[in-house]
Formats: sequence, structure tokens, C-alpha cells
Amino acid sequence: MSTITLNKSTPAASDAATPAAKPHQAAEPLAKRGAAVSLRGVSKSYGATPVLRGIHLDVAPGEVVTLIGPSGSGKSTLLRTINHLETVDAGSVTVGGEHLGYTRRGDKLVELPEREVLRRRTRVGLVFQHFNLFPHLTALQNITMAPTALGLLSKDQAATRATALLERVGLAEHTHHFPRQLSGGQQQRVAIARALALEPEVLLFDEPTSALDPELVGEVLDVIRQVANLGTTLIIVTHEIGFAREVSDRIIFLDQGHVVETGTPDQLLNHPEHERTRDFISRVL
Ligand SMILES: Nc1ncnc2c1ncn2[C@@H]1O[C@H](COP(=O)(O)OP(=O)(O)OP(=O)(O)O)[C@@H](O)[C@H]1O
Repeated sequence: MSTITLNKSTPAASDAATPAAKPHQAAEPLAKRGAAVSLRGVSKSYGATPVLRGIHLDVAPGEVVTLIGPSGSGKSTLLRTINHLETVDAGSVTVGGEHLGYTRRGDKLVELPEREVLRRRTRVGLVFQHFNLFPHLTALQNITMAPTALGLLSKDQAATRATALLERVGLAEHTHHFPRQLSGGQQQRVAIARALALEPEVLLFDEPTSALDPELVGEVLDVIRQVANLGTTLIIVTHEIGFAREVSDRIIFLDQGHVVETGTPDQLLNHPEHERTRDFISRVL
């Protein structure tokens, strides 16, 4: 794998589904292209409780999509099925046309060896609400750990990449600080840099600012704005509706495990078609 290159590749002419770059285009985005994400009839229950009920969803390479919906509607679970943290009960999830946990031989599904599952899962990064940094590792070590442990980069390569990423998220001076020495916003920026270190083709954000004090939300949203221009496919769960409006190519409203409605920010937030969407939006706007 190449050292991180902060240049956007030129979109292929054939890739008509890739949305146009947004006005807040970053100067030096990643070279890696985004991958398509496709869910077909995805259902998931916890015990007897259905959480996802036959979800169909297509996200185009490089698209920025926001998932909104009431508490308990299944947003986090949906994200977790995409990077194979949860296995689905029915249906299928593919990233760039590839199943992350298994492969198809004829009409049979065959589980993949763990190492191959890990390799495929590096295609999809996940940034959690609660950062999940290793407390005993510095910012730099938190970022270098996965690429070295997976054998993707040498220690030196990983350190070079981590240093560039820390600079990118405005934390060059905190390279050797431990999580306890960082604010919540800084920790979340390290977590984003850590996710980027594996050069994911899809990056999932699960309420990335919900655990932060209000004054720290803006700095994390700024970093996500930059990431939104990298060409990586982004799927963001957020309650920050203003941010969703600004950054998204498309917003998806999920309720009770169903995709109720999807549309551009203007369509979905200003002209929702479904009553459930209208009710939700009138409560959160
Ligand atoms: N590991 C689990 N075991 C049992 N139930 C779970 C588990 N994870 C989620 N649930 C339940 O599944 C439902 C959907 O949860 P999920 O976290 O996906 O919703 P959400 O839309 O992200 O909600 P929120 O906005 O509050 O984070 C909830 O009722 C939740 O309690």
C-alpha cells in the first residue's frame, strides 16, 4: 500500500454516479477512490426485536450520505452491518461489490478465513461516538497500531503516515500525548486520523460529536468537512441536522428499521414527502 497521498484522483468519466465536488473542496484530499456500498434486503433482530427490516440502499462511490432518524430507529446497527461488526440475519451487504465476511461459490455462501475478513474490513473505517482510543498509547501509536499489526505498513511508513495525518487534523503538537492529555474534540480527531490511516474506501461516522461538549463540536465537524472531500464514500449518523444539510449529497430518513425516504438535503428537509419524515423534521429543526 502506498504512503498516504493527499491528492484527489481525477474522477473516471464512466463513474457518472460520483457526485460533483462540493464548494468546501479541500486542497489536498486522499488519492483513494470511494467504493460503492450496497444493501439488499438487510434484516437484523436482537432476540425477538427486529431492528432492521429489509433495508435496500445504494451509496455511490464518493457519495456523502447522512442517516437521520429517531432514537432506536436502527441507524447505528445499520452502520455496524456495513463494516461487518454485525452479521445480518437476512439480505446482503457489499462494499465495492465484495462481501466483507464471506464469499459466494455458486449459490452457496462460504465464510472467509479471519485474515481475509480483516483485510476486507480495512476497506471500511468506523469512527465511534466514544473515540475508543487506547488509553496507554500516544496519539501517534493509536494511529500506527492497526496498519502495522495488519502488516500493511512498516513501522516507519506507519509513523510517517500518522505524522502527516495528525498534522492534517491539526494535532501536530500532540503527537506524543496520551488520550487523557487531550480534550474530547482532540481525541475524536485522533480517532478520525486513525480511521484514515488504513485508507478506507468507505468511512462510517456514528454520531461523532454526540459525546462532546458543545464548544468542541465545531472542530470535529471541520475535520469531517475536510474528509467529505477526499473522494471516500461517507455514511454519517448525526443529530446535527444543519451539518447534514451542508455536507451531504443525500440524506436518508430511517424509522423503525425502514428507509422511509431519501433525497437531497433540500428535498428531504424542506419538502419531505412522508408524514413520518415531516413529523421527525419538525421536531429536530
Ligand atoms: N447489541 C444489542 N443488543 C440488543 N439490542 C440492541 C443492541 N444494539 C442495539 N440494540 C437495540 O436496537 C435498537 C436500535 O438501536 P440502534 O443503536 O441501531 O438505534 P439508533 O437509531 O442508532 O439510536 P440512537 O439514535 O439512540 O443511537 C434499539 O432498540 C437498541 O436498544
